[in-house]
Amino acid sequence: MKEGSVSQPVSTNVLLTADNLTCIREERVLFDELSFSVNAGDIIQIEGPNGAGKTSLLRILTGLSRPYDGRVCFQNQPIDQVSDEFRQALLYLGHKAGVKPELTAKKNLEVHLTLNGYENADLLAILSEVNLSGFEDSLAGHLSAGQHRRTSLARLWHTNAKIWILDEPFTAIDKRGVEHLENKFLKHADQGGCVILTSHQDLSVIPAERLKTIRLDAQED
Ligand SMILES: Nc1ncnc2c1ncn2[C@@H]1O[C@H](COP(=O)(O)OP(=O)(O)OP(=O)(O)O)[C@@H](O)[C@H]1O
Repeated sequence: MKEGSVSQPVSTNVLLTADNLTCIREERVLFDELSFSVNAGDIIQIEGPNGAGKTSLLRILTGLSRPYDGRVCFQNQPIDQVSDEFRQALLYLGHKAGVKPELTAKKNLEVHLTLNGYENADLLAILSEVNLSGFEDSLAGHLSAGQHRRTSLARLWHTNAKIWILDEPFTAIDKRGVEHLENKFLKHADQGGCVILTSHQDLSVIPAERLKTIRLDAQED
């Protein structure tokens, strides 16, 4: 270090930073100069009415969409400069569950895990975590809406990703399933991960003091 220079404290806790994000769709400003940080241990719920821009925000945070203005950083580096590290740290489940209807529940999980470099996973044990025991060999296209969603959510039980970005994870999930998921989120956050999710429902397991909320407003005509 040069004499006289001062080392900057680097917070290793910051996983993701939204820095002055502006998003415009069809000439509507969905959000403007939105900034927030996501730390290890955070559980963040993005709230807002239909069309407010929640999915748009999540897609920008993942790097799938670009903001009109502003940037997203992973551990203080712009995500496009650390894309390999960021991809490894990220698990994104979009609101269209990303499940292939022509494959079985087990095959869907296996394909996802293989593509993400996970080997020798106990597929049956993972599927049992999401209450799909007995449905492992059913075609995903023949599963109920909740079981279909569970096939996608099973990925949360076998991942090293620290940053979970989940669009409407509770859609079609029954009450006990939602509670199981909330406990999973708490455990993940307690182990140094973070969860950013959208949901139209109030959460019942995650204590209010553990939940941070980002509210997007309705768009006016
Ligand atoms: N790629 C796109 N091109 C044009 N308009 C878009 C695009 N993506 C989203 N929009 C528009 O942006 C607005 C916000 O959409 P978004 O899906 O982000 O809302 P949301 O808050 O997630 O809504 P919901 O609660 O209904 O899921 C909508 O009016 C939508 O039509």
